[in-house]
Amino acid sequence: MIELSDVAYNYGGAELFSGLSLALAPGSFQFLTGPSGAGKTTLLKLCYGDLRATSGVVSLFGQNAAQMNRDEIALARRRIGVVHQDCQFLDHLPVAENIALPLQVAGRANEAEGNLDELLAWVGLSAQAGQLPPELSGGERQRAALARAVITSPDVIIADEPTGNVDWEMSQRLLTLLVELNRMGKTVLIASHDLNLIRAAKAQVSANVLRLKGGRLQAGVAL
Ligand SMILES: Nc1ncnc2c1ncn2[C@@H]1O[C@H](COP(=O)(O)OP(=O)(O)OP(=O)(O)O)[C@@H](O)[C@H]1O
Repeated sequence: MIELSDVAYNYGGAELFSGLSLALAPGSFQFLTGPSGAGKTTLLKLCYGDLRATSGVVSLFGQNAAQMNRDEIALARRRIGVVHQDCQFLDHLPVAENIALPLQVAGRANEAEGNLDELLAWVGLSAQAGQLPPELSGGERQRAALARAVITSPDVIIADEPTGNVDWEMSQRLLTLLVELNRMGKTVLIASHDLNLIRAAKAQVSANVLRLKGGRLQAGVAL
């Protein structure tokens, strides 16, 4: 679905990583781990077409991202649900409207009615639907961000530290939601520092662990 082949990236200075290859096969569940600053967020951004590789090929659903125009990238992006590290809500809009926003952007606002109630219940936020994002707890924000990422029923879920700043119980709950999505056939890639969470996931799902360190990506990491 998404493939990186011999990819390098730099922000204008020294190379952050190079010779990096990665395939997100349909239905796979993968974790990306590695030290702070190694480039995990950058790698995720390459996977969802937010950044262009300095060299190498990024392929989004069979198309070379470097040869795609803005509209084509936007269309590919609609097949990817992203949970950002900092959630990125519009603070003046109620939680339910924030979650429904991707449907509006995709011109599918008419699908919101049934979907939204179901999704709010799934993430346990039915009672918070009318609240503003700043009124939510950390765990509630993370669950709202996950609901927003999946409302369009994307093929791929990419989550950047989706359990950052929440306690163990809440991170388990978020993990369960991500595992459920994978069981529904979604391809999942999660960047996480939390090795206990990754171990817990491996007990529930066949997950590959990637480690990005010193500009190199190692696959099949044993914990
Ligand atoms: N827009 C940018 N411009 C310049 N440098 C950047 C930019 N974004 C990130 N960097 C640098 O690139 C490196 C990798 O950042 P990135 O956020 O990808 O790492 P990370 O592994 O996700 O870190 P963390 O685990 O702390 O979130 C860091 O040194 C960071 O300062």
